[in-house]
Amino acid sequence: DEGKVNPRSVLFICLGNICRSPIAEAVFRQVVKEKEQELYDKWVIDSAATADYHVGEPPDNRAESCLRRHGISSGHIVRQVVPEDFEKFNYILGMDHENLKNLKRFAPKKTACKMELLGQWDPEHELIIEDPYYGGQAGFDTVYEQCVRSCRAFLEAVE
Ligand SMILES: N#Cc1ccccc1-c1cc(NCCCN2CCCCC2)c2ccccc2n1
Repeated sequence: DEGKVNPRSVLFICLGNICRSPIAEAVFRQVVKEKEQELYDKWVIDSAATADYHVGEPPDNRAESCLRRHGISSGHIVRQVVPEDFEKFNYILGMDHENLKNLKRFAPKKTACKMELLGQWDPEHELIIEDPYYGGQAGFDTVYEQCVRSCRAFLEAVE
């Protein structure tokens, strides 16, 4: 029934949905697929922006090239968070505290959705996944490594 949220559903968010959250989404898809194909078919995985700066565009080319270097393609098109997301996703995972603050502006008064930092699952305890927008390729590689560590630990924790 439409009242229950699929426990295997996660929305990754960041400011523009062109750098961090598309990488997190693509990495998590890969992590779930690597674990088990049937499991992948049960998961609902997506990413979105808190801001509307780049709606309708593909991810930043630095994010795309980072993923490609690891054999992963994104295929995502930027969209902004909508109130329905809070009924659809069991988890909405942000990259920094500003993401979570901005996320809450879209949230209905009552929701069971868990709004948390993706980095809370990082075994190396790098809690914040910093915005690499004004930096170079190295910043994107750091985002990628943090996402791999955190997505692996998140899947183990919720499966
Ligand atoms: N804002 C900030 C900020 C602060 C610190 C570090 C990075 C950023 C930063 C800046 C961006 N676009 C430039 C400003 C956009 N304009 C702001 C005023 C309204 C019209 C649009 C980003 C775009 C996509 C993804 C991440 C971004 N991150």
